Amino acid sequence: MSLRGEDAYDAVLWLSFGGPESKEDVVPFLQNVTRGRNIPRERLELVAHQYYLFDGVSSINEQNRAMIEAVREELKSRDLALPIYFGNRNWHPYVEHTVGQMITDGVKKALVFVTSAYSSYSSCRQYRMDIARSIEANADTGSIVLHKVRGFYNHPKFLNSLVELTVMTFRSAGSPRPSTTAFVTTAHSIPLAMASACDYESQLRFVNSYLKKELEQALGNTYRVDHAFQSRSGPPSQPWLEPDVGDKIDELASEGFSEVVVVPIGFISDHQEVRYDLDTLAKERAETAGVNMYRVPTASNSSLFISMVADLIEERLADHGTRLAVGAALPDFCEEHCCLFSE
Ligand SMILES: CC1=C(CCC(=O)O)c2cc3nc(cc4[nH]c(cc5[nH]c(cc1n2)c(C)c5CCC(=O)O)c(CCC(=O)O)c4C)C(CCC(=O)O)=C3C
Ligand SMILES: [Fe+2]
Repeated sequence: MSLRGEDAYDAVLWLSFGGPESKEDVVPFLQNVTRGRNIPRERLELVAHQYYLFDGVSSINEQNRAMIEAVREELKSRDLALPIYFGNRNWHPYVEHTVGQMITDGVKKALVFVTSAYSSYSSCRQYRMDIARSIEANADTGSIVLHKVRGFYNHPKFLNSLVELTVMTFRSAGSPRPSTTAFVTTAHSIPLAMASACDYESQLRFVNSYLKKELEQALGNTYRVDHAFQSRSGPPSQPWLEPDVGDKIDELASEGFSEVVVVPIGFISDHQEVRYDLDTLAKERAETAGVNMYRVPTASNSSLFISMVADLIEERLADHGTRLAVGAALPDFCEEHCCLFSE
């Protein structure tokens, strides 16, 4: 008999970050994100302004809905027609409301797909806390068992979706010369204090090296493939992971690179932090430095990604031990102190 609960999973909860969907949403959304955090007021005003440039609408919710639809179809084609619910940490539909609905609908035990590939407080532990908080908030309504699926940064379909999309972008840029072309993978920066308590940075380095190896294989040349961070938000006095993508672009320009292919490996969809921080800010830095910048679409733009999500669900439903991974798969259940962080 299994300690984890004997019953089959009867639904999936798609758990994400959330984003504003109107001008009026922006400030309350940012208050939700930064509650209890040491983020300077000027930084929040700047970020609010960035959302206003898009009329206060982040595309993250719409992209999640599209991914859910695609995964639903994929599960159906595998004869695994589980209902998929959608909940967010920071905006509607709030995860605690969704979990309440699941309980009302009679769901007893569900798998949770979290829209982050890597291990860190923000991308792993905080989502597990969201799950625990949601169960507690609905204790009066009833009980439910929720199990998060493993982090998937080294799932071959995630890795190969990045390779496929990067090769496509490189070719549509006219396959520029190896001697003047550099690739830069990017991910959200986090405070060093947070980074020291998890494997976030080493996981990103792993994806960067995998991409370099496979790109060189696919393109038949060696390339400069660096890693950089983006979207830093703490006070300047607080150390965060570096280098910043803008500084990296300057550095590459000064070394004579005229084409830079930016690969967002840290996000799974083309939401605000991709469309603004890369397509607007980093692009401006590239123009100033005299560099042509090409931005690769995020992983969910490949059908391999949707197939991977279905695999992650299917591997937990089936009673066999297959866990596809390059190297060791992350465990199904995080250990107690995984990604722990306190300021
Ligand atoms: C690791 C990581 C991911 C990747 C994992 C994942 O996907 O979950 C991620 C995703 C995202 N971050 C997002 C937006 C924001 N993140 C902020 C602030 C912060 N992020 C952090 C880390 C991460 N963030 C951290 C350490 C902070 C400092 C405050 C804190 O410790 O919590 C702030 C506050 C203002 C500011 O930017 O300073 C905003 C608005 C959006 C939504 C975009 C949209 O609207 O489309 C998404 C997907
Ligand atoms: Fe963030």
